Amino acid sequence: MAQFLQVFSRSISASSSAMAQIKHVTVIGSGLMGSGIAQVAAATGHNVALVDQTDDILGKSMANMNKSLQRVAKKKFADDPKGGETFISEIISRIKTETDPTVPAANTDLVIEAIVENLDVKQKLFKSLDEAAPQHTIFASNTSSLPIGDIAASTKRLDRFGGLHYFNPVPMMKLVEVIRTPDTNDETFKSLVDFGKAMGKVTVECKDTPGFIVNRLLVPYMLEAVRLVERGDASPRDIDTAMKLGAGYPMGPFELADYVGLDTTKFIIDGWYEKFPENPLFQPSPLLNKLVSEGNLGMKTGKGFYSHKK
Ligand SMILES: CC(=O)CC(=O)SCCNC(=O)CCNC(=O)[C@H](O)C(C)(C)COP(=O)(O)OP(=O)(O)OC[C@H]1O[C@@H](n2cnc3c(N)ncnc32)[C@H](O)[C@@H]1OP(=O)(O)O
Ligand SMILES: NC(=O)C1=CN([C@@H]2O[C@H](COP(=O)(O)OP(=O)(O)OC[C@H]3O[C@@H](n4cnc5c(N)ncnc54)[C@H](O)[C@@H]3O)[C@@H](O)[C@H]2O)C=CC1
Repeated sequence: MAQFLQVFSRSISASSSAMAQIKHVTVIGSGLMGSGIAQVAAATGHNVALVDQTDDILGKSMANMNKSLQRVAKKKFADDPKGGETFISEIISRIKTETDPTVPAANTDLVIEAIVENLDVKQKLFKSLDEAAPQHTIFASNTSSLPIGDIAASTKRLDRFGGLHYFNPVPMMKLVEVIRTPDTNDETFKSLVDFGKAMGKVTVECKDTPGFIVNRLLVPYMLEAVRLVERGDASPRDIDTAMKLGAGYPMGPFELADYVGLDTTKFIIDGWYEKFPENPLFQPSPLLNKLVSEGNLGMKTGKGFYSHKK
């Protein structure tokens, strides 16, 4: 009986605290996306632990956040530079860095994972976090293309696992896709939606399908642009100009691919091709593969389809 009561009270406290407001957030991976997510979470009043593999990477990430915040402050505090400095330092002071993800996970309401787009690596990470995090902690992945259900399968908290898919650059892009698997419970889903809104984003809901909404449309579009070039039909520059001036896109597909990262774009398409080899939209691209094999990953390395000043 005592054991039953213990389990019963644990399950009540798990579900009621899952509904509690999310205050402490652990963001794992401090690259392009993780740094943006951490920055906006801190800017909206959350306490953030930011995790990456080394202090050196974390130092660069903090410097990038600082640069991004300078851009925000320059507008928000145009006539009050001192106010702008305080604004930045208050946000930065809410972010703590860490190289061992299990340390902050032991005391956090939400984990958002934004590490490399690789299922095995993500599963390994979540398996260790599942042992370290309290019952009430919700897990979310920012994966671009992997099934949330496959990542969640490495844990015993399938009901408290969902997707929070942000867009690059996170401080500017207003959307977050909230993904529920068949196992995600209603409380978790609501907490994730509420958290997205608390970060100032507009949320949309999507089932756990390849690419969710945006990437299912955007990634095949980018790959079709690369195939136009591979066939010799048009140049990257002309395709970008055409899509910006003819379709009103803020960036053309090659500018966007360089911005997203050619490695990430390749991880996405390779994963889909492996699962759905018959889909013509998911075929690999020799040109994309060549650039990635040469280490030309876009803006992050200074060269992709275009050369970029670093
Ligand atoms: C792969 C996935 O899983 C999902 C994805 O993310 S797919 C990619 C989704 N993202 C996109 O499609 C991005 C498309 N591009 C854009 O929307 C715009 O080009 C952009 C917002 C990135 C930049 O805008 P731009 O007009 O081309 O350039 P720029 O003038 O430098 O910036 C515009 C404003 O944004 C601000 N800004 C841009 N990046 C910023 C950042 N990282 N932090 C803070 N502010 C930023 C600038 O300060 C500038 O502000 P003001 O106009 O108020 O002065
Ligand atoms: N680049 C983009 O536009 C978008 C990417 N995503 C997704 O977000 C995730 C991250 O992408 P990016 O930020 O672009 O990648 P990135 O390459 O810029 O950053 C990934 C970071 O994760 C760190 N990392 C790798 N393994 C780790 C581990 N085991 N523990 C801790 N840190 C680890 C790396 O050191 C690196 O700093 C991927 O799943 C990607 O598909 C989602 C939306 C947009």
